[in-house]
Order: sequence, then C-alpha cells, then structure tokens
Amino acid sequence: MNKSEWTTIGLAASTLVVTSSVTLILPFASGSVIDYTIASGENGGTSPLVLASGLFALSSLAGGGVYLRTLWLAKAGNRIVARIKQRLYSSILRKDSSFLDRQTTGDLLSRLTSDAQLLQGALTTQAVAGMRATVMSLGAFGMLLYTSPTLALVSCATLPPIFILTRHFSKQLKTRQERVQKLLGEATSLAEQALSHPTTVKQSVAETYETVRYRNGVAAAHAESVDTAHMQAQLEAGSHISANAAPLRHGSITAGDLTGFVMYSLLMAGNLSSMTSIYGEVVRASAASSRIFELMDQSSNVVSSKGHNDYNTTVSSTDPNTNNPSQRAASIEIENLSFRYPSRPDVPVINNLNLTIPAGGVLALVGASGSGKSTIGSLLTRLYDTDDNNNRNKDETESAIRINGKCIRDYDPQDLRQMISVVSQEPILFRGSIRDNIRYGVWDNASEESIIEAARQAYVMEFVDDFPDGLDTLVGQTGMQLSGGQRQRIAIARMLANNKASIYIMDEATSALDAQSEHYVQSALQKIFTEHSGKTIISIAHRLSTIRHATSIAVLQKGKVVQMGTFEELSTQEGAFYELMKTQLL
Ligand SMILES: Nc1ncnc2c1ncn2[C@@H]1O[C@H](COP(=O)(O)OP(=O)(O)OP(=O)(O)O)[C@@H](O)[C@H]1O
Repeated sequence: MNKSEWTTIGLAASTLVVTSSVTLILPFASGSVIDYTIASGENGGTSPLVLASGLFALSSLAGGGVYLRTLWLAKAGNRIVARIKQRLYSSILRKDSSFLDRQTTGDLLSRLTSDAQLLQGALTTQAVAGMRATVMSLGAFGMLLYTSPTLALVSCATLPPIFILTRHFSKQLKTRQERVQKLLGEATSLAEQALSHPTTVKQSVAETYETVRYRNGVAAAHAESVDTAHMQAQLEAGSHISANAAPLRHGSITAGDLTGFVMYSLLMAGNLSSMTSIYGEVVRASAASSRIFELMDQSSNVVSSKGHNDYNTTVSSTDPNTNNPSQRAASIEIENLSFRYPSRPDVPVINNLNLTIPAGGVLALVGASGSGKSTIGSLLTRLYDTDDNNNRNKDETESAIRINGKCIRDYDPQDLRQMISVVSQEPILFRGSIRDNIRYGVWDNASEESIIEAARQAYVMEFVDDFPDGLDTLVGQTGMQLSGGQRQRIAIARMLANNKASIYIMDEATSALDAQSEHYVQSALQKIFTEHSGKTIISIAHRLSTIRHATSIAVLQKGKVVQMGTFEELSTQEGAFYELMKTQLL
C-alpha cells in the first residue's frame, strides 16, 4: 500500500544526512571550544567565532532539511492512511450481510476513524521521530567510538537492559491497546445508536440513561487506556534510566574530549529513550492496524459460480441474461428452500418453501409478522446464501432459487441485484437531493426524463412541487424532514427509475401512513401492478387494497407456503388467509 510513496519517504530520509550531521557536530565543536579555551588558543581547537559562523550556516541548512522531511513524511503518511481508509470502507460495504449482522456500527466506525488515526500518527509524526532517533543514536555512538573507543564500548552495557525492557512490555502493550480500541468501539456504538434516533431517546426521556451508558463505556475505555499509558511510562522511564547511565563512566581523556563524550552520551541516551517511546506508539498503532487489516482480509462468502467474489466483481457482464435484463420479464422458482440466519442457527426461518412466479406475475406475499416474508427478499437478492448456514439438517433436500431458469448462485451478485429493485419496509433516504435519492444506484443510466417520469408515477411530484427547490430539495439527516409516506413514495420512484430491473420487490410499510400518503402510495402501487407488465412483482403486503390487485397470493406461516390462490379463491375459503383477513388485514 505504500509502494507509491517510497520516493517521497526516501527523499525525507535523505534529509537526515544533513540534519543529523549538524546536530552531531555540536558536541565535537563544544569540545574544541573548551580545549581552545584551556590552551588559551595556542595549541589546539578552533576559534569560537569561526565555529559559531560555520554552525549557524549548517543549522540553517538543517532547518531546511527538517522542514522538507516533516512535510514529505506527513504527505506520504496521510496518503497511505487515506488509501487504507478508502480500502477499509469499501471492504466493509462489500462484506456479507451475515458478517455485518454480527458487527456493531460503532465498532466499524471506530476502526475507520480512531484506529486509522493511530496508524496515521505512527506513519507520520512517529515515522519522522523514529528515523531521526535511529540515525542520531547511531551517529552519537559513532562519535563516542571516535572520541574514546573504550568508554564507548562500556556505554554499550546500557543496551541489553533496554532491549529486555522493550521485549517485556511490547506484547502486553499491544494486547492492551487492542482492548482499548475495542472498548472505544463499543462506546462509539452506544453513541451512534442514540444519536441516530434522537427522537426516540427524547420521547422516552432517556437522555440521562444514554449519557450514563456512554459515560460508563468511555470510562471503561479510558481506564484501560490509562493502564496502557502506565505500562508505556514504565517502559520509557526504565529505558531512560538505563540509557543515561552511560555518561557516569569516565576515563583519562582531555577535558574537551570528556565534555564531547558526555554530550554524545547524553545525545545517544536521549535518542535511545525517545526510540523506546516511539516504539510504544508503534506498538499501539500495530494493535490498531491489526484491527483494520483483520477486517479487510476477511473474505466474502457470497461468491458467484464464476469464481470471483463480491469484492472483485465489476458491473459489466457478458451474460446475456444480465446484460439486458429489462428486455425479459423474469420468472422466479423457489424450490425446497430452507434457511436459518447464521446469527441464529437454531431457528429455522424458511422451511422447505416452494413458490413459482411466472414472468410478469404479481405475487402478494402475506403472513403474520415474523413468518419470513422479508427474508425471501433477502435471499432473492443474495444478501444471504442458503449455504451460509452450517447447521443445515442432512435430510434437507438441495434447495434452489432460479430466475429465468438459472440458479441465482450462477449470477454475479451485483448483476443479480441490479435485476431486482427493492423498496424496503423502512425506506432510507441518503443525504443529498430528492433527485439524487431517486437515481441512487442507477446514476449512469437514469436520464432526467426517466427520473421525472418515475417521480410522477410514484406521486412524488405532488409534494415536491410545493418545495421551492423542487427535486433539488435536500433531504437526509440535515435536510428537509419528510413524512413516512413521502419517503416511501421517493423509494418507489427509485425503484421505477431502475430501468435494468425485471423484478420488483416491495416490502409494504407496516406502520400506518397518513390518509393522504396512504392514498398516494396505494395509487402508485396499483399503477405499477397494472401498467408494469414487463416486471415480475413480489409485494410483501399488509394492506387489503394491495393484496386485491395481485394476480396471486401466497400465505406464509412459519416459513412455509400454506395457501396459494387468487384473492377471489382465498377470501371465500376457510383457511390461513381467511383467518389473516379477519385478524389483521381488515
Ligand atoms: N438479520 C437477521 N438475523 C437473524 N434473524 C433475523 C434476521 N432478520 C430477520 N430475522 C428473524 O427471521 C424471522 C423472519 O423475519 P422476517 O423479517 O422475514 O419476517 P416478516 O414476515 O417479513 O415480518 P414482518 O411482517 O414483521 O416484516 C423473524 O423471526 C426474525 O426475528
């Protein structure tokens, strides 16, 4: 990931030649000044005036070097981290739903922000400091050898304790830092949850409860962080004491050399001790990077039979079924389908289900809450593959979902999802204009006319015309707040704008819409049912008015189709549909 930055990093490293040389000359120059003074300028040393002028010129050069090194390393480090963040974000978005079900948004966000931040610190500030400290320690040691080889070798005795200390602490430091990051993720998760639903928090008068929960989460993370800092402080203090023991030794050398020697010893000690501190930071960053790369390296389970997974697929495909899907109405066959969510492997959600929808058919899927209606939509779009479930019973027969006679596993996941347009139960609007939300996912092939036409058919224009900015009105968290019915109509328009789709799945809102919205949503749905003959429609229906317009109705009970027929047939027979009508639909 940092290959393209090697030149910049190399250039930054090269500046150390200048900056470190200047710093390393200082003690030598001081020694010369002392010898010059003791000898009253007769036998040795260099005139302080000459030295001062020379050093000033060199310091200016070194200043330039410091400037360039800091700048170049910061640029390279920031670019690397930006790349890591972008890759991580992309890989999170492409993860399987079964994987994402097990993650908290806060933890994922924390990896994307605070973990990445730690890594950024290591790759920028710490990288500069580390390079400098290494060169300076080596340089100072070289100068020590030059000044007094015997004393220099005695000074080396300080190194083993530093290495032992570092080894002792680094592993524990990494484990603890991983814990800190995990706890921070949990705290972020709590905050994310409450901040995403401020209205519910307020109406439940849960501000104090949420504050205390968050405070406890943060306190736990901070307590662990202080423990980590304590450990790092012990490491730094230990190495500082060891390193500074060097100047205590002395031998028979001139006063000037002794001063130089002591200064080089201090220089080496200071740099060795700062290397330990940098090392501590790098260990903390390495804990953060483990969390980042662990997430990035996890591969996706939803793999198409073409052999590449979700992450690598491109939108284009040579498959005639997927290249021009809208030209064909799609038939759907579901055979012996059984499914349990990977997060709840003991609970069968779909139970040996069979269902056939002819191309262009309109099927209303009805059933009690939790009977598995929405799950069918998730399986059709391959958010989950049935094999995700390791606890499948041996006696369960091979299941298949086929679209146009072809198993959905043989479609590329992205091609498949483009063939199926979904309106979910709780439509989500993203930050942006209403227009952006209608063409979400079909940016390349949605013309202005098709957007307006979709908005018109979904009765979006009825309320948008009252907004001063029309379709350009901003919505989402900070934009115009829309009603449930208005959001639903935008979601329906989004579905209609996708001209590649040959299947529509509409998960009807269970929550009550106001009378006007209800009227418009129903009118839009009716129009879709009757006018969109090119599409196969699955309507997960909760309202009688929607069900009436379907060509057939499937009644689901505990993940099984228990009744199937037209509205006329089912409403006159005793059975599950009749019961459902009595208890829920009417
Ligand atoms: N991501 C998930 N992980 C684990 N279990 C889930 C998941 N989504 C749904 N379930 C469970 O699967 C069962 C069927 O849920 P599903 O959403 O398909 O029902 P539904 O018929 O659409 O209900 P409703 O009419 O209330 O929307 C429920 O018991 C639900 O708790």
